[in-house]
Amino acid sequence: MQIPMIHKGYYLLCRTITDAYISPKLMGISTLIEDINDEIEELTLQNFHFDINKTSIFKKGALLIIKEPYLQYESEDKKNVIIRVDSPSDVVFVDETEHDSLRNANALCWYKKLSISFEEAKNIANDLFKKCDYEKALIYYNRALELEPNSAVIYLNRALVLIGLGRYYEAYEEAKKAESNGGDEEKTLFRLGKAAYGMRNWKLSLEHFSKLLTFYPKNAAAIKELDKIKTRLNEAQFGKYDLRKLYDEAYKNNIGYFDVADYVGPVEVADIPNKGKGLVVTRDVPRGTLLLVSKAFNLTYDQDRNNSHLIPYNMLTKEMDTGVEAVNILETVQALKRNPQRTRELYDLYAGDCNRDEEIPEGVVDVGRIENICTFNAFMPGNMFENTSMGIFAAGLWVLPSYINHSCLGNASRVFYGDIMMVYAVNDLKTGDEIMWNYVDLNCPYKKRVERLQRYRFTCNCQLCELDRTDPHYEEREELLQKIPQLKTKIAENPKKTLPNVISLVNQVKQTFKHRNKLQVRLLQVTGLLAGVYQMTDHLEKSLQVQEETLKILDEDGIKYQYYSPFLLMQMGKCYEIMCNFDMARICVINAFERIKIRTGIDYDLFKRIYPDVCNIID
Ligand SMILES: C[S@@+](CC[C@H](N)C(=O)[O-])C[C@H]1O[C@@H](n2cnc3c(N)ncnc32)[C@H](O)[C@@H]1O
Repeated sequence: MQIPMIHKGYYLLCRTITDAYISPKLMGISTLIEDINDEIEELTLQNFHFDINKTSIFKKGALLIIKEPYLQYESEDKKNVIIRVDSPSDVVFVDETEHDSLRNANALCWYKKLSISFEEAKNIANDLFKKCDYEKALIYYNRALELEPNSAVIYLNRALVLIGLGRYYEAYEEAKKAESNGGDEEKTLFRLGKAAYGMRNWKLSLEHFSKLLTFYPKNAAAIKELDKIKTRLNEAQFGKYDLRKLYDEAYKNNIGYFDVADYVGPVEVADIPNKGKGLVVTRDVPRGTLLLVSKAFNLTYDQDRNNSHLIPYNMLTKEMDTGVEAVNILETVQALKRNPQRTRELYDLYAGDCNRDEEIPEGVVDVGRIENICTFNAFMPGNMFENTSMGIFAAGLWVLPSYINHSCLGNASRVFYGDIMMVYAVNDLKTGDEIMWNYVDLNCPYKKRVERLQRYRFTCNCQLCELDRTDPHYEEREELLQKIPQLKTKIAENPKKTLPNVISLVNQVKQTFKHRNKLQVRLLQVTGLLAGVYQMTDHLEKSLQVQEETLKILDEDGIKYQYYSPFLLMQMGKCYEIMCNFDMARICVINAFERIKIRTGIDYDLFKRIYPDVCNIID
């Protein structure tokens, strides 16, 4: 038996005396346990929902080792105490047939002599595997291995089961053991290649499949795998992706997990004064350059989760998370539990007060730390091809993009295709420039931005924040903007009658910007409204005038390629078309395409596919 590192060395060996009760509300499991002295306690395991629910290893009679057990009062009256476990790596399942381990723990009374033969154990495991009960199959393969420790077949089968469980690093080790025990060469090489592919080590995977095909050139499955690897290597080396395919699949259902490689372009992690770490460019790059592509370490979609009653209290922010954010934390824990070899990569991310240089004992998955990491680094992906954040409700963790710091006036954009994030430069950048983007909505008033950034524990010092902070007309302006919701209701009732009020509001807001001709972002709130009312009341020319004005506000560095301007240009294109000014319509649409291309890297064919109506104007 192998017990991964124990924090301080205390552990409790116990046996479940009931079948586990699985509580979707608490994302946990509770059961009664007894120790070796027949003392009974209640045990709750938090964050165990996903893997355990699918398996039967928690049946009555299971032997467990609990590392660093601690007691917690179950209710306010402090009558009942429970043993509570928060991190899945703090529980180790013990096989009742492991004589030496149980003897060492003074628990030989729980030892059960193995009464099945190697063949029987192997056959049971194979049957379980066929039924996709991988966890349990693993237990029986372990039993078989105890009887025949050099059985290459069992190592090979274990590798297969582990691949099925997504535990790729362990699968690779198993396949290696099969190799050293003289396992079937074709199968061994295939499993080594598959496991390496799961580890996203494309070169290693290529090595195994190439070798396999040298000896067994007719292996059709290996030929397929080799093709896939070549595509991955091309993606990783040149950043070449089939965007059309990704777009079609990701936005069909607003959901998707994709088999593509990461791409690390001209970027590197660096120390940034007063910000911890950050991402900088390693050479001069023009706007529109693809900087990096990253597959989510984990991504949770709201529609995927089955825990509608979750209580998502965040211990760090002391606020309620959304359900999907809470499940993202738990799924990240589970993903790490499957491949603890990736712990370092994740623990290097900013986690508030946690020291990121801390030594991490192998195999330890610390839920508290992962909660911190997710709180500071998780993204809620959106559809960057629409002028709305509707449609996708998800939360996920992407490792390299997590190093990007905030600026309200960012110089990079992100595009999501399911669990794939692509990052583009939207300004020309010089070697060593820091890549930044906005953590909050640019349209938020200054004070709201400050409030939202408090979650991340810093104050933004970008040019917009400096201007807003010292702007003597800030309060007056925000007070005026408070009238918008009421005006919107009136517009819906009678646009014509409300038009003068909207014009008056625009003029008043403009007055508050009289002393400041830079970054008049908040003016967009009312110019957009006015353009809309002009359109509703058939004053197309005037609407266009206001839209031109709005575009000028957006044409400043730092906001030019923020998400709004291409949609404004498309809207203008449509207005010009109605007015039969096709030349201007064309210019607007081409301009919209140029801006979207810089932010997302799409070509005109894909642009046409996404915005067919707009493209009809110019084709
Ligand atoms: C997603 S992480 C970004 C990478 C992080 N700086 C690091 O060291 O790994 C978010 C954290 O970075 C820091 N940060 C981001 N933008 C910042 C800024 N403009 N000024 C100061 N700190 C910033 C804050 O500590 C924030 O909670």
